[in-house]
Amino acid sequence: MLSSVCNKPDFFSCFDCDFNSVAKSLWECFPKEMMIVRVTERNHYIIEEIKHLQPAEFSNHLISVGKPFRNLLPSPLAEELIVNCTRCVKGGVPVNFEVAGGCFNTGGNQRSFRLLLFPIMHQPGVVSHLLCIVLNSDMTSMTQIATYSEQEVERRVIERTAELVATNLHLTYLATHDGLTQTYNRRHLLDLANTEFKRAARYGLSLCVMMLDIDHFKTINDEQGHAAGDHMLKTLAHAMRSTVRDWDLVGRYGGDEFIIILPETDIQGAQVIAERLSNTLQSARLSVSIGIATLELNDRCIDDLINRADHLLLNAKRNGRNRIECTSYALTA
Ligand SMILES: Nc1nc2c(ncn2[C@@H]2O[C@H](COP(=O)(O)OP(=O)(O)OP(=O)(O)O)[C@@H](O)[C@H]2O)c(=O)[nH]1
Repeated sequence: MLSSVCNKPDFFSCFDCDFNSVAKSLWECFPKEMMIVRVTERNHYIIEEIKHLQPAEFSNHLISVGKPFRNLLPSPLAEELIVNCTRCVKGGVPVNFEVAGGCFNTGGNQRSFRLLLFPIMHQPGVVSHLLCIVLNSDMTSMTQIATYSEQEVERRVIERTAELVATNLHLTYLATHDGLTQTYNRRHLLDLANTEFKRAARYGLSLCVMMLDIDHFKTINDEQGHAAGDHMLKTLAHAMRSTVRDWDLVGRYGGDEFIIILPETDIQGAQVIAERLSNTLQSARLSVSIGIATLELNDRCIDDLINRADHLLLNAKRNGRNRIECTSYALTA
């Protein structure tokens, strides 16, 4: 086989690294004579693919797919070629060198040229193939390749960084949100709530904690099934988020119990929000009991407010459900 133009992605994609990506782009897009050379276990080099060759220069039985790469040049240039291949394999970096006054091993045509060897890795630090590009001796081609390679690496780095940022954001979201309702999960809610507590205590701001629980949720699950129950939890979450302000914190405390942290909100303001929420939910035929606690002078941490809100929620349940209970007095929804 004397001539072949092929794109073999498996050379390049077996291990995802920037060199492989650059080598792949060069192989696919660069209009140069190129070869892919396989590095064997004993550090022999075998031609595996040939692209854009000049048949006049290569058309001999020594240079073709499956033949040793060293056949490309006559001795002693062949030895120099192998030394440079080994440098590329060991260093894992591109190597370029001038074949001064050399000729391809066609038994004739003298031609000065440069060879650029580009490592292709199949795992970190292990070079399995070399991309060999034949360049005219002038530096224009080298500069083109260098510029192209730099731009390609830069493009890949930007692409990778964007991918990493997106993945990190997604992972952070998963780690901080409840999968069913997309509200904050308990741990993250408590972290944020603690920060709000410290801020309110430090600057003397008002702060309310609202705890709510769906009435007779077990019966809904038992009678209508868990899918209906799940749907109800999502409806509640949506209603909570659209009732409160953007900077209020909505989180799932566990099961059908939710907490809303209302920074810079006094007890009257919290009651108004609770009533609005209750009314919205009633139109969705959903009833909830709500307990609201407000920051007091002796409070030491957010748990003090949460415990009071929990206690008030229990009172709302005991007093008949579908109710809002606050620190000072009770409201019937
Ligand atoms: N569908 C669904 N059900 C859940 C989920 N998490 C917890 N539950 C159920 O929620 C119910 C919680 O019921 P409780 O709050 O203890 O009691 P209740 O029936 O709501 O009664 P009251 O709160 O006293 O009105 C249990 O049946 C749980 O199995 C969930 O993610 N999806």
